[in-house]
Amino acid sequence: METGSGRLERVGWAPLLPGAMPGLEEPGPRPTATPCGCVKPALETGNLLTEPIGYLESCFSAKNGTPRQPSICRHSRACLRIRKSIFNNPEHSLMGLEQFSHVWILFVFHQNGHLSCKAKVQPPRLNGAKVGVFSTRSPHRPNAIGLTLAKLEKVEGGAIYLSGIDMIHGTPVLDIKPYIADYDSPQNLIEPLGECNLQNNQYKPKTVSQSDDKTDSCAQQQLSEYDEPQPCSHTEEKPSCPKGRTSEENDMQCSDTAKMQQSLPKRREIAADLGLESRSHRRLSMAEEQTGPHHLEKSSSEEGTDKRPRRGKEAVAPQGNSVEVQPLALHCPPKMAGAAHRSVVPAWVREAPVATLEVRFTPHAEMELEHLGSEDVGRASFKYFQSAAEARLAIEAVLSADPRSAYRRKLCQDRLFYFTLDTAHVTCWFGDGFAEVLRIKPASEPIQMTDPVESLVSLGS
Ligand SMILES: C[S@@+](CC[C@H](N)C(=O)[O-])C[C@H]1O[C@@H](n2cnc3c(N)ncnc32)[C@H](O)[C@@H]1O
Repeated sequence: METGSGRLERVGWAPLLPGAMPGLEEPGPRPTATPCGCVKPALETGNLLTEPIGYLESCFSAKNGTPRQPSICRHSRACLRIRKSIFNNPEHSLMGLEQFSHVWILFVFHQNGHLSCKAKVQPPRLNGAKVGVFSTRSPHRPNAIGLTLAKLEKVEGGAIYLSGIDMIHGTPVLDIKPYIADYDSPQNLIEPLGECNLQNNQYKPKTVSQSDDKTDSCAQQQLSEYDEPQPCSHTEEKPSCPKGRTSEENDMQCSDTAKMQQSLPKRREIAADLGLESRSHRRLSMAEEQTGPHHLEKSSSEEGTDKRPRRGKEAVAPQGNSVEVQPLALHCPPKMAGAAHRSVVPAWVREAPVATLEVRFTPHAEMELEHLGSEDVGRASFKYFQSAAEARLAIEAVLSADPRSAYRRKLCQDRLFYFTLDTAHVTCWFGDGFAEVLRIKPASEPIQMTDPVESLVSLGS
Protein backbone atom coordinates (compact mmCIF):
# COMPACT_ATOMS: atom_id res chain seq x y z
CA MET A 1 0.00 0.00 0.00
CA GLU A 2 1.36 3.38 -0.89
CA THR A 3 -0.41 6.44 0.39
CA GLY A 4 1.93 9.01 -1.05
CA SER A 5 0.16 8.87 -4.35
CA GLY A 6 -3.25 8.37 -2.88
CA ARG A 7 -3.23 4.79 -3.99
CA LEU A 8 -4.60 2.40 -1.46
CA GLU A 9 -3.92 -0.81 -3.17
CA ARG A 10 -3.61 -3.56 -0.61
CA VAL A 11 -2.01 -6.60 -2.03
CA GLY A 12 -2.30 -10.01 -0.46
CA TRP A 13 -5.32 -11.70 1.00
CA ALA A 14 -7.22 -11.38 4.21
CA PRO A 15 -7.06 -14.48 6.44
CA LEU A 16 -10.07 -16.73 6.80
CA LEU A 17 -12.00 -16.05 9.95
CA PRO A 18 -12.38 -19.19 12.07
CA GLY A 19 -16.01 -20.10 12.47
CA ALA A 20 -17.22 -17.64 9.88
CA MET A 21 -20.71 -18.15 8.48
CA PRO A 22 -20.81 -20.35 5.39
CA GLY A 23 -21.06 -18.15 2.36
CA LEU A 24 -19.96 -15.12 4.35
CA GLU A 25 -16.38 -16.08 4.91
CA GLU A 26 -13.73 -13.55 4.32
CA PRO A 27 -12.22 -14.18 0.91
CA GLY A 28 -9.67 -16.93 0.93
CA PRO A 29 -6.26 -16.83 -0.64
CA ARG A 30 -7.28 -17.04 -4.27
CA PRO A 31 -4.26 -15.96 -6.23
CA THR A 32 -4.85 -13.35 -8.90
CA ALA A 33 -1.24 -13.08 -9.93
CA THR A 34 -0.55 -12.09 -13.50
CA PRO A 35 2.19 -13.84 -15.52
CA CYS A 36 4.59 -11.09 -14.52
CA GLY A 37 3.99 -11.89 -10.85
CA CYS A 38 2.04 -8.75 -10.01
CA VAL A 39 -1.01 -9.21 -7.86
CA LYS A 40 -4.07 -7.77 -9.51
CA PRO A 41 -6.34 -5.58 -7.44
CA ALA A 42 -9.62 -7.40 -7.02
CA LEU A 43 -12.72 -5.34 -6.39
CA GLU A 44 -14.69 -8.26 -5.03
CA THR A 45 -12.24 -8.80 -2.21
CA GLY A 46 -12.11 -5.13 -1.31
CA ASN A 47 -8.65 -4.64 -2.70
CA LEU A 48 -9.55 -1.43 -4.35
CA LEU A 49 -7.09 0.33 -6.56
CA THR A 50 -7.88 3.98 -6.13
CA GLU A 51 -7.14 6.85 -8.44
CA PRO A 52 -7.39 10.32 -6.90
CA ILE A 53 -10.00 12.42 -8.65
CA GLY A 54 -7.90 15.45 -7.79
CA TYR A 55 -5.44 16.95 -5.36
CA LEU A 56 -6.68 19.54 -2.95
CA GLU A 57 -5.42 23.09 -2.97
CA SER A 58 -5.78 24.12 0.64
CA CYS A 59 -4.97 27.08 2.86
CA PHE A 60 -3.31 24.66 5.26
CA SER A 61 0.15 23.87 4.04
CA ALA A 62 1.11 21.36 6.72
CA LYS A 63 -0.43 19.18 9.40
CA ASN A 64 0.72 21.42 12.21
CA GLY A 65 -2.10 23.79 13.03
CA THR A 66 -4.56 22.20 10.64
CA PRO A 67 -7.88 21.90 12.47
CA ARG A 68 -8.86 18.51 13.79
CA GLN A 69 -12.26 18.75 12.19
CA PRO A 70 -13.78 20.96 9.50
CA SER A 71 -16.21 22.64 11.88
CA ILE A 72 -13.36 24.26 13.81
CA CYS A 73 -12.43 26.85 11.21
CA ARG A 74 -15.21 27.90 8.86
CA HIS A 75 -13.02 30.44 7.09
CA SER A 76 -10.60 27.79 5.91
CA ARG A 77 -10.76 27.37 2.15
CA ALA A 78 -9.78 24.89 -0.50
CA CYS A 79 -10.27 24.13 -4.16
CA LEU A 80 -10.48 20.79 -5.87
CA ARG A 81 -10.09 20.44 -9.63
CA ILE A 82 -11.25 17.16 -11.09
CA ARG A 83 -8.45 15.68 -13.12
CA LYS A 84 -8.89 15.26 -16.81
CA SER A 85 -7.43 11.80 -16.52
CA ILE A 86 -10.55 10.85 -14.55
CA PHE A 87 -13.10 12.49 -16.83
CA ASN A 88 -12.39 14.11 -20.18
CA ASN A 89 -14.94 16.73 -19.30
CA PRO A 90 -14.60 17.16 -15.55
CA GLU A 91 -17.43 19.70 -15.45
CA HIS A 92 -19.87 16.97 -16.51
CA SER A 93 -19.13 15.04 -13.35
CA LEU A 94 -20.09 18.06 -11.22
CA MET A 95 -23.41 18.81 -12.88
CA GLY A 96 -26.07 19.29 -10.21
CA LEU A 97 -23.63 19.43 -7.33
CA GLU A 98 -23.98 23.21 -7.08
CA GLN A 99 -27.46 22.64 -5.66
CA PHE A 100 -26.04 21.17 -2.49
CA SER A 101 -24.75 23.22 0.40
CA HIS A 102 -22.34 20.64 1.74
CA VAL A 103 -20.32 17.75 0.42
CA TRP A 104 -18.53 14.77 1.90
CA ILE A 105 -14.92 14.58 0.82
CA LEU A 106 -13.19 11.22 0.97
CA PHE A 107 -9.45 11.53 0.91
CA VAL A 108 -6.15 9.87 1.64
CA PHE A 109 -4.05 10.89 4.65
CA HIS A 110 -1.07 10.98 2.35
CA GLN A 111 1.19 12.73 4.85
CA ASN A 112 0.85 10.17 7.61
CA GLY A 113 4.50 9.35 7.18
CA HIS A 114 4.06 5.70 8.02
CA LEU A 115 1.49 3.08 7.27
CA SER A 116 1.34 1.48 10.67
CA CYS A 117 -1.47 2.21 13.03
CA LYS A 118 -2.29 1.22 16.57
CA ALA A 119 -5.49 -0.34 17.85
CA LYS A 120 -5.66 2.29 20.58
CA VAL A 121 -4.95 5.95 20.02
CA GLN A 122 -4.86 9.13 22.08
CA PRO A 123 -7.25 11.71 20.67
CA PRO A 124 -5.97 15.21 21.49
CA ARG A 125 -9.31 16.11 23.00
CA LEU A 126 -8.89 13.42 25.62
CA ASN A 127 -5.55 14.86 26.66
CA GLY A 128 -3.73 11.56 26.81
CA ALA A 129 -6.46 9.00 27.41
CA LYS A 130 -6.62 6.09 24.99
CA VAL A 131 -9.56 4.75 23.04
CA GLY A 132 -9.91 2.32 20.15
CA VAL A 133 -8.92 3.77 16.79
CA PHE A 134 -12.35 3.05 15.32
CA SER A 135 -14.02 5.23 17.92
CA THR A 136 -11.92 8.20 16.80
CA ARG A 137 -11.18 10.28 13.72
CA SER A 138 -7.48 9.54 13.95
CA PRO A 139 -5.63 9.80 10.61
CA HIS A 140 -3.70 6.66 11.55
CA ARG A 141 -6.08 3.88 10.60
CA PRO A 142 -5.75 0.54 8.81
CA ASN A 143 -6.74 2.27 5.58
CA ALA A 144 -5.59 5.87 5.70
CA ILE A 145 -8.89 7.32 4.48
CA GLY A 146 -10.32 10.57 5.79
CA LEU A 147 -13.88 11.83 5.64
CA THR A 148 -14.70 15.51 5.84
CA LEU A 149 -17.99 17.33 5.58
CA ALA A 150 -17.19 20.62 3.88
CA LYS A 151 -19.26 23.59 2.83
CA LEU A 152 -19.60 23.86 -0.92
CA GLU A 153 -18.99 27.48 -1.81
CA LYS A 154 -19.26 27.17 -5.57
CA VAL A 155 -18.82 24.90 -8.54
CA GLU A 156 -16.93 26.41 -11.42
CA GLY A 157 -16.23 24.35 -14.51
CA GLY A 158 -14.42 21.24 -13.37
CA ALA A 159 -13.57 22.62 -9.94
CA ILE A 160 -15.28 22.90 -6.60
CA TYR A 161 -14.53 25.53 -3.98
CA LEU A 162 -14.88 24.54 -0.36
CA SER A 163 -14.77 26.12 3.06
CA GLY A 164 -14.66 24.60 6.52
CA ILE A 165 -12.00 22.02 5.80
CA ASP A 166 -9.36 20.11 7.75
CA MET A 167 -7.16 18.76 4.93
CA ILE A 168 -3.74 19.95 3.97
CA HIS A 169 -2.51 21.18 0.62
CA GLY A 170 -1.88 18.37 -1.85
CA THR A 171 -4.27 15.91 -0.21
CA PRO A 172 -5.33 13.26 -2.73
CA VAL A 173 -9.10 13.22 -2.95
CA LEU A 174 -10.83 9.96 -3.77
CA ASP A 175 -14.44 10.98 -3.98
CA ILE A 176 -17.05 13.69 -3.49
CA LYS A 177 -20.56 12.91 -2.34
CA PRO A 178 -23.39 15.33 -1.65
CA TYR A 179 -24.47 15.71 1.94
CA ILE A 180 -28.12 14.73 2.14
CA ALA A 181 -29.57 15.23 5.59
CA ASP A 182 -32.30 12.67 5.01
CA TYR A 183 -29.70 9.99 4.40
CA ASP A 184 -26.77 11.19 6.44
CA SER A 185 -28.30 12.33 9.68
CA PRO A 186 -29.81 9.75 12.03
CA GLN A 187 -32.62 12.13 13.03
CA ASN A 188 -33.99 11.69 9.57
CA LEU A 189 -34.24 7.93 9.71
CA ILE A 190 -37.78 6.71 9.30
CA GLU A 191 -37.12 3.22 10.62
CA PRO A 192 -36.61 3.19 14.38
CA LEU A 193 -33.28 1.70 15.28
CA GLY A 194 -34.66 -0.35 18.16
CA GLU A 195 -32.83 -0.37 21.46
CA CYS A 196 -30.97 2.85 21.86
CA ASN A 197 -29.15 1.72 24.96
CA LEU A 198 -26.33 0.41 22.87
CA GLN A 199 -24.40 -2.32 24.56
CA ASN A 200 -21.21 -1.33 22.86
CA ASN A 201 -21.20 1.93 24.71
CA GLN A 202 -21.31 0.30 28.08
CA TYR A 203 -17.76 -0.60 28.48
CA LYS A 204 -16.13 -0.34 31.83
CA PRO A 205 -13.85 2.38 33.04
CA LYS A 206 -10.28 1.39 32.61
CA THR A 207 -7.01 2.74 33.82
CA VAL A 208 -4.56 3.21 31.01
CA SER A 209 -0.94 4.11 31.12
CA GLN A 210 0.99 6.23 28.70
CA SER A 211 4.29 4.91 29.89
CA ASP A 212 4.72 2.88 26.73
CA ASP A 213 4.67 6.04 24.62
CA LYS A 214 8.35 6.67 24.55
CA THR A 215 8.61 8.32 21.18
CA ASP A 216 7.11 11.69 21.99
CA SER A 217 8.83 14.94 21.18
CA CYS A 218 8.39 18.67 21.45
CA ALA A 219 10.14 19.30 18.19
CA GLN A 220 8.23 21.37 15.66
CA GLN A 221 7.77 18.57 13.22
CA GLN A 222 4.88 18.45 10.83
CA LEU A 223 2.66 16.48 13.09
CA SER A 224 -1.00 15.98 13.22
CA GLU A 225 -2.13 15.72 16.78
CA TYR A 226 -2.38 11.98 16.55
CA ASP A 227 1.15 11.62 15.27
CA GLU A 228 3.76 10.30 17.60
CA PRO A 229 6.48 12.86 18.11
CA GLN A 230 10.16 12.14 18.56
CA PRO A 231 11.92 12.14 21.94
CA CYS A 232 11.99 15.48 23.71
CA SER A 233 15.29 16.00 25.46
CA HIS A 234 15.03 19.60 26.58
CA THR A 235 12.35 19.42 29.19
CA GLU A 236 12.72 18.42 32.77
CA GLU A 237 9.07 18.65 33.52
CA LYS A 238 7.72 15.46 34.99
CA PRO A 239 4.19 14.31 34.38
CA SER A 240 2.02 14.69 37.42
CA CYS A 241 -0.37 12.16 38.92
CA PRO A 242 -3.41 10.89 37.09
CA LYS A 243 -6.55 12.85 37.55
CA GLY A 244 -9.36 11.72 35.29
CA ARG A 245 -12.99 12.42 35.48
CA THR A 246 -14.81 10.72 38.27
CA SER A 247 -17.61 8.30 37.65
CA GLU A 248 -19.84 10.64 39.66
CA GLU A 249 -19.23 13.39 37.14
CA ASN A 250 -20.14 11.12 34.31
CA ASP A 251 -23.15 9.74 36.11
CA MET A 252 -24.34 13.24 36.80
CA GLN A 253 -24.00 14.12 33.19
CA CYS A 254 -25.91 11.06 32.14
CA SER A 255 -28.73 11.74 34.50
CA ASP A 256 -28.86 15.36 33.36
CA THR A 257 -29.16 14.19 29.79
CA ALA A 258 -31.84 11.73 30.75
CA LYS A 259 -33.75 14.48 32.54
CA MET A 260 -33.49 16.72 29.53
CA GLN A 261 -34.72 13.98 27.25
CA GLN A 262 -37.55 13.01 29.58
CA SER A 263 -38.78 16.58 29.67
CA LEU A 264 -39.44 16.64 25.93
CA PRO A 265 -43.05 16.74 24.85
CA LYS A 266 -44.61 13.31 24.62
CA ARG A 267 -46.44 14.16 21.43
CA ARG A 268 -43.18 14.52 19.64
CA GLU A 269 -42.01 11.11 20.82
CA ILE A 270 -45.12 9.47 19.47
CA ALA A 271 -44.82 11.24 16.15
CA ALA A 272 -41.19 10.23 15.97
CA ASP A 273 -42.08 6.61 16.73
CA LEU A 274 -44.47 6.57 13.86
CA GLY A 275 -42.08 8.31 11.54
CA LEU A 276 -44.61 11.10 11.20
CA GLU A 277 -42.54 13.99 12.43
CA SER A 278 -42.68 16.89 10.07
CA ARG A 279 -39.43 18.02 8.56
CA SER A 280 -39.50 21.35 10.35
CA HIS A 281 -40.37 19.67 13.61
CA ARG A 282 -37.47 17.31 13.21
CA ARG A 283 -35.17 20.26 12.74
CA LEU A 284 -36.48 21.82 15.90
CA SER A 285 -36.12 18.55 17.75
CA MET A 286 -32.58 18.24 16.71
CA ALA A 287 -31.66 21.74 17.63
CA GLU A 288 -33.09 21.15 21.06
CA GLU A 289 -31.92 17.66 21.65
CA GLN A 290 -28.69 17.16 19.87
CA THR A 291 -25.45 18.97 19.57
CA GLY A 292 -23.52 16.21 17.87
CA PRO A 293 -23.84 15.45 14.17
CA HIS A 294 -24.43 18.35 11.86
CA HIS A 295 -27.73 19.17 10.38
CA LEU A 296 -27.10 21.69 7.70
CA GLU A 297 -29.16 24.09 5.70
CA LYS A 298 -27.81 26.26 2.94
CA SER A 299 -29.48 29.32 4.39
CA SER A 300 -28.34 28.87 7.96
CA SER A 301 -25.01 27.19 7.51
CA GLU A 302 -23.03 30.40 7.53
CA GLU A 303 -23.77 30.84 11.17
CA GLY A 304 -23.98 27.23 12.08
CA THR A 305 -20.60 25.79 11.29
CA ASP A 306 -18.81 26.54 14.51
CA LYS A 307 -20.69 24.56 17.08
CA ARG A 308 -17.90 23.74 19.45
CA PRO A 309 -18.96 23.83 23.04
CA ARG A 310 -17.36 26.81 24.69
CA ARG A 311 -15.65 25.86 27.87
CA GLY A 312 -13.70 28.02 30.18
CA LYS A 313 -10.64 27.39 32.25
CA GLU A 314 -12.63 25.32 34.68
CA ALA A 315 -12.71 22.42 32.22
CA VAL A 316 -11.05 19.37 33.75
CA ALA A 317 -7.65 18.68 32.26
CA PRO A 318 -6.20 15.41 33.46
CA GLN A 319 -2.49 15.69 33.99
CA GLY A 320 0.12 13.02 34.00
CA ASN A 321 0.93 9.65 32.65
CA SER A 322 -1.99 7.59 33.66
CA VAL A 323 -5.49 8.58 32.82
CA GLU A 324 -8.67 6.93 33.84
CA VAL A 325 -11.04 6.76 30.93
CA GLN A 326 -14.69 6.68 31.75
CA PRO A 327 -16.29 6.94 28.38
CA LEU A 328 -19.89 6.47 29.37
CA ALA A 329 -22.43 6.90 26.64
CA LEU A 330 -25.29 9.31 26.91
CA HIS A 331 -27.92 6.61 27.23
CA CYS A 332 -31.52 7.09 26.38
CA PRO A 333 -34.04 6.17 29.03
CA PRO A 334 -35.37 2.72 28.11
CA LYS A 335 -38.97 3.85 27.86
CA MET A 336 -38.20 6.44 25.24
CA ALA A 337 -38.67 4.44 22.09
CA GLY A 338 -38.76 7.70 20.15
CA ALA A 339 -35.19 8.35 21.16
CA ALA A 340 -34.17 5.63 18.72
CA HIS A 341 -34.34 8.31 16.06
CA ARG A 342 -31.55 10.27 17.64
CA SER A 343 -27.89 9.56 17.56
CA VAL A 344 -25.94 8.59 20.62
CA VAL A 345 -22.36 9.53 21.29
CA PRO A 346 -20.21 8.82 24.31
CA ALA A 347 -20.00 11.62 26.84
CA TRP A 348 -16.28 11.95 26.25
CA VAL A 349 -16.82 13.12 22.70
CA ARG A 350 -18.67 16.22 23.87
CA GLU A 351 -17.20 16.72 27.27
CA ALA A 352 -13.52 16.38 26.52
CA PRO A 353 -11.16 17.57 29.24
CA VAL A 354 -9.43 20.12 27.01
CA ALA A 355 -10.49 23.73 27.47
CA THR A 356 -11.22 26.17 24.67
CA LEU A 357 -8.49 28.78 24.72
CA GLU A 358 -8.69 32.53 24.68
CA VAL A 359 -6.65 33.83 21.74
CA ARG A 360 -4.57 37.00 21.96
CA PHE A 361 -2.40 38.85 19.48
CA THR A 362 0.51 41.02 20.49
CA PRO A 363 0.28 44.53 18.96
CA HIS A 364 3.27 43.61 16.85
CA ALA A 365 1.55 40.48 15.48
CA GLU A 366 -1.57 42.49 14.71
CA MET A 367 0.49 44.98 12.78
CA GLU A 368 2.22 42.20 10.86
CA LEU A 369 -1.13 40.65 9.99
CA GLU A 370 -2.49 43.93 8.64
CA HIS A 371 0.69 44.37 6.67
CA LEU A 372 0.44 40.88 5.21
CA GLY A 373 -3.17 41.48 4.21
CA SER A 374 -2.55 44.76 2.49
CA GLU A 375 -2.28 44.54 -1.26
CA ASP A 376 -0.38 47.75 -1.79
CA VAL A 377 2.88 46.43 -0.43
CA GLY A 378 3.82 44.93 -3.75
CA ARG A 379 3.97 41.31 -2.67
CA ALA A 380 1.73 38.36 -2.10
CA SER A 381 -1.36 39.03 -0.07
CA PHE A 382 -3.63 36.17 0.99
CA LYS A 383 -4.60 33.53 -1.51
CA TYR A 384 -7.52 31.99 0.33
CA PHE A 385 -8.60 34.62 2.84
CA GLN A 386 -10.39 37.68 1.62
CA SER A 387 -8.99 40.04 4.24
CA ALA A 388 -6.72 40.33 7.23
CA ALA A 389 -9.86 40.25 9.39
CA GLU A 390 -10.84 36.89 7.96
CA ALA A 391 -7.31 35.54 8.39
CA ARG A 392 -7.45 36.67 11.99
CA LEU A 393 -10.73 34.82 12.54
CA ALA A 394 -9.19 31.68 11.07
CA ILE A 395 -6.10 31.94 13.26
CA GLU A 396 -8.32 32.46 16.30
CA ALA A 397 -10.42 29.45 15.40
CA VAL A 398 -7.38 27.22 14.96
CA LEU A 399 -5.79 28.30 18.22
CA SER A 400 -8.88 28.39 20.40
CA ALA A 401 -9.37 24.68 19.66
CA ASP A 402 -5.84 24.09 21.02
CA PRO A 403 -4.11 22.41 18.09
CA ARG A 404 -1.33 20.91 20.22
CA SER A 405 -0.96 17.20 20.81
CA ALA A 406 -1.66 15.91 24.31
CA TYR A 407 2.07 15.41 24.74
CA ARG A 408 3.01 18.94 23.76
CA ARG A 409 0.29 20.32 25.96
CA LYS A 410 1.73 18.58 28.98
CA LEU A 411 5.43 18.46 28.43
CA CYS A 412 6.28 21.24 26.03
CA GLN A 413 4.19 24.06 27.42
CA ASP A 414 7.05 26.51 27.17
CA ARG A 415 7.80 25.79 23.53
CA LEU A 416 6.85 28.05 20.66
CA PHE A 417 4.27 26.68 18.27
CA TYR A 418 4.37 27.40 14.55
CA PHE A 419 1.91 26.85 11.77
CA THR A 420 1.20 28.20 8.31
CA LEU A 421 -2.20 29.34 7.24
CA ASP A 422 -2.54 30.59 3.67
CA THR A 423 0.46 32.93 3.24
CA ALA A 424 0.83 33.60 6.95
CA HIS A 425 3.47 31.87 9.03
CA VAL A 426 2.26 32.13 12.60
CA THR A 427 4.39 31.91 15.74
CA CYS A 428 2.64 31.64 19.06
CA TRP A 429 2.91 30.32 22.57
CA PHE A 430 0.44 28.85 25.00
CA GLY A 431 -0.21 29.87 28.57
CA ASP A 432 -2.79 28.85 31.12
CA GLY A 433 -6.07 28.98 29.24
CA PHE A 434 -4.82 31.14 26.37
CA ALA A 435 -2.77 31.20 23.19
CA GLU A 436 -0.88 34.30 22.18
CA VAL A 437 0.20 35.09 18.64
CA LEU A 438 3.65 36.60 18.73
CA ARG A 439 4.59 36.94 15.07
CA ILE A 440 2.99 36.67 11.68
CA LYS A 441 5.41 36.53 8.80
CA PRO A 442 4.89 35.80 5.11
CA ALA A 443 5.29 32.07 4.59
CA SER A 444 8.72 31.49 3.12
CA GLU A 445 7.36 29.07 0.57
CA PRO A 446 3.89 30.21 -0.40
CA ILE A 447 1.52 27.39 -1.21
CA GLN A 448 1.60 26.60 -4.91
CA MET A 449 -1.78 27.18 -6.44
CA THR A 450 -0.92 25.80 -9.82
CA ASP A 451 -1.31 22.16 -10.57
CA PRO A 452 -0.43 20.38 -7.34
CA VAL A 453 -0.56 17.17 -9.32
CA GLU A 454 2.70 17.85 -11.01
CA SER A 455 4.60 18.23 -7.81
CA LEU A 456 3.09 15.00 -6.55
CA VAL A 457 3.88 13.25 -9.78
CA SER A 458 7.47 14.28 -9.40
CA LEU A 459 7.41 12.66 -5.97
CA GLY A 460 6.63 9.37 -7.62
CA SER A 461 2.86 9.09 -7.77
C1 LIG B 1 -8.21 14.19 12.84
S1 LIG B 1 -8.13 14.22 11.09
C2 LIG B 1 -9.82 14.24 10.67
C3 LIG B 1 -10.03 14.23 9.20
C4 LIG B 1 -11.44 13.96 8.77
N1 LIG B 1 -12.36 15.02 9.14
C5 LIG B 1 -11.89 12.64 9.31
O1 LIG B 1 -12.63 12.62 10.29
O2 LIG B 1 -11.54 11.61 8.74
C6 LIG B 1 -7.64 15.85 10.73
C7 LIG B 1 -6.16 16.01 10.87
O3 LIG B 1 -5.52 15.22 9.90
C8 LIG B 1 -4.33 15.82 9.48
N2 LIG B 1 -4.32 15.81 8.02
C9 LIG B 1 -5.05 16.57 7.18
N3 LIG B 1 -4.78 16.26 5.91
C10 LIG B 1 -3.87 15.27 5.95
C11 LIG B 1 -3.18 14.51 4.96
N4 LIG B 1 -3.41 14.69 3.66
N5 LIG B 1 -2.29 13.58 5.36
C12 LIG B 1 -2.06 13.36 6.67
N6 LIG B 1 -2.68 14.04 7.66
C13 LIG B 1 -3.57 14.99 7.30
C14 LIG B 1 -4.30 17.24 10.04
O4 LIG B 1 -3.34 17.28 11.07
C15 LIG B 1 -5.69 17.42 10.64
O5 LIG B 1 -5.65 18.12 11.84
